Amino acid sequence: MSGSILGDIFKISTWGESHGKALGVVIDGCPAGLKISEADIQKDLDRRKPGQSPFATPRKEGDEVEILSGIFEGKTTGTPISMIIFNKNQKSKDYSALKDVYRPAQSDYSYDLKYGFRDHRGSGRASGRETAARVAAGAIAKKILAALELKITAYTSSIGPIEIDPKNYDEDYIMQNFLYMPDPEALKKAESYLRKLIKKNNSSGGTIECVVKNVPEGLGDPVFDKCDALLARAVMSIGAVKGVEIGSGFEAAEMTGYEHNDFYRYNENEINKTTNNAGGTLGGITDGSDIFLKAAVKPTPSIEKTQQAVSKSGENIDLSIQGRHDPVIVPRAVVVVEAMVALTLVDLLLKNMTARMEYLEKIY
Ligand SMILES: Cc1cc2nc3c(=O)[nH]c(=O)nc-3n(C[C@H](O)[C@H](O)[C@H](O)COP(=O)(O)O)c2cc1C
Ligand SMILES: C=C(O[C@@H]1CC(C(=O)O)=C[C@@H](OP(=O)(O)O)[C@H]1O)C(=O)O
Repeated sequence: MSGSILGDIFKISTWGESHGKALGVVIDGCPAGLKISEADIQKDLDRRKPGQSPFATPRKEGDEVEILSGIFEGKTTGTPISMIIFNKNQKSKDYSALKDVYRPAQSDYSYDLKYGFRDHRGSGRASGRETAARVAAGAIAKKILAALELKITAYTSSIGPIEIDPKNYDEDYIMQNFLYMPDPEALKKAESYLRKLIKKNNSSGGTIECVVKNVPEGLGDPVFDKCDALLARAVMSIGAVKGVEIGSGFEAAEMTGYEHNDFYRYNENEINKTTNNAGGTLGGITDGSDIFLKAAVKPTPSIEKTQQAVSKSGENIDLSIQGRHDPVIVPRAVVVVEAMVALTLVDLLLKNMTARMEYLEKIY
């Protein structure tokens, strides 16, 4: 009922609220014998944690992960892995004014409609803070994928109207700036755009792109659990993501068949494609090409700029939201997109073991 579970074999269940005591994740179905340390997981959590950039919420959380179970002497044991992150800087009193108010574009109103009651401290369960648990699980999924030489790279591809120029793409630059943008020129413009918006107590949206290299063939089912459908579901489940494209995405609608089709060529007895408009999957199944995915992220709903809102008791109010909020969610969600893609692919990989007799024969 609470809808907190993802995956069929490599299953994750996240728990916790933004202002509760702690949040965390339980992973069931991780194979035994994977070498993993808290440092491997912390590396990704540090990319997401709040309070480290002029373009992020000032809430100060170390987001230090503790492994409670499922890992012994540096290796997974094949039993449920449980990880916890304690909340340390909630300052919940600062949010008491929002108790009886419905913030536009936040989850307050729909939660009350569904449950009749909600944890109003911060954004409770709907807070972007829940994504810390996803990132911790994603770091383990990435470790499995890295052993198979899969590489997942996400980055900020636009902030508001400022887009990166593919000609300037520099992968090494992604980790060197607060916005995780791979284009130094676009970065300068995006920073100036954000500074102006912050002065006006407003927020920005943007897009995230994600590329997966060395993808094994055969992941995904022909219908329903198609690789593209599962990736879209996983990424769309991140708070504030409003759209997901695979490959040419919405541009495909404006192309002709001749423009859009990825042509085949034999090259030294291997089938190659001249383009990758499909974005790595055909008929729901990966064909060994890179997976290319793009997510649209809405602007942060909680802004200080005065908006039209309503109170629970039926008044129209002018609302200026206080508290600590991200002026832009995009850079904080980059590593979350990587995590959701990794979790989806690991689950598909494990499921794929049963797709053909030969795969089973390889194991036994
Ligand atoms: C990493 C991250 C950080 C976020 N930070 C904020 C924030 O500071 N303030 C806010 O109002 N919403 C923030 N959000 C967005 C809310 O979680 C989101 O608006 C809410 O879950 C409802 O979104 P939905 O309608 O797209 O599901 C953040 C989301 C993510 C993923
Ligand atoms: C603390 C984090 O970001 C938070 C995401 C968030 C929201 O509404 O999504 C609202 C703010 O927190 P609070 O729940 O205290 O209002 C942000 O500071 C985090 O992501 O770790």
